Amino acid sequence: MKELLVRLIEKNRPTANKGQIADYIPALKKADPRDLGICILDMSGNICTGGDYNKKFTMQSISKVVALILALMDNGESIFNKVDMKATDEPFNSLYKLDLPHGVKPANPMINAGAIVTTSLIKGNGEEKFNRLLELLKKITSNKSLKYNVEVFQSEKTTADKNRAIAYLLKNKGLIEEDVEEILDVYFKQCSIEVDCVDLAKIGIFLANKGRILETNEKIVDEKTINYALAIMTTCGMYDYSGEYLSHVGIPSKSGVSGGILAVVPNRFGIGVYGPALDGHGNSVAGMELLKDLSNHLNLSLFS
Ligand SMILES: NC(=O)CC[C@H](N)C(=O)O
Repeated sequence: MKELLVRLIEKNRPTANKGQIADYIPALKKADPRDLGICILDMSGNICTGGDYNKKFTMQSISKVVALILALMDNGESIFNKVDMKATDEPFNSLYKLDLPHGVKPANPMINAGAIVTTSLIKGNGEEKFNRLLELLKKITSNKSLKYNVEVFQSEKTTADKNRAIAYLLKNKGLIEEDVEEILDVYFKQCSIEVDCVDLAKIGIFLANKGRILETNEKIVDEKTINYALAIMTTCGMYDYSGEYLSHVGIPSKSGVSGGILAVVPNRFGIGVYGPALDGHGNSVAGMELLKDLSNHLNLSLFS
């Protein structure tokens, strides 16, 4: 496995040339576009890593999976009164449909509008919401030192006109009830939580293991909630590229604009990938190619 990972990383590293680092959040520009790393965890706790697997990056949209899980744990299925679970052909930061006359709720919790809603539905005030999300993540990853990157948080907070517009529209439509700036702060902080590929693989194996911590066998999230998370990752996790990605790679996944991809092979593997050069949809170019090769080699697709 190790040899396979090394070979696939070196094969796919040059594909980063086809992509670009996200620069709409200025602090993300510092990433090295040639970085490519992977970590795979299996259900027996075996770990295999390759390339730049220990480079740190911020979770960005990958945090939306954790916010969804927490919102479901706190409120159950009633969250779907405020956010749908439909695939979308619009970019992750689209807002215009929110202002259509007939009260359209955000398409799904994996795009920005939907994630701002799920974040608002986490119980507690702003500080409590964020702390609960971070604590859940620390437990899932068994990484007590997880924290958010203050520079990335500030950088997004001061440049987030589009997300701010989305959030005020949501408030205007009654889809979020609390103070908009407070919710946005939680959202930017969750996006700024710093992880590496190992942390992502741990989240992956937790989902693959239906909400149980692998080491302790402790069940912390019920199966129904995990099923929702995996289903919505499958249909919406790569934004408006989810259909193509599912055809090529075939497993529930979630990307973020800093270049991370969380991928799950139910009952088998948790996978974390990092490659910061992105395609036009905001997905890691080399990361997706690497996962495609890996899926072909190991028969990972749900349809294989
Ligand atoms: N696609 C993403 O990763 C988006 C997350 C980013 N923080 C944003 O809201 O724009």
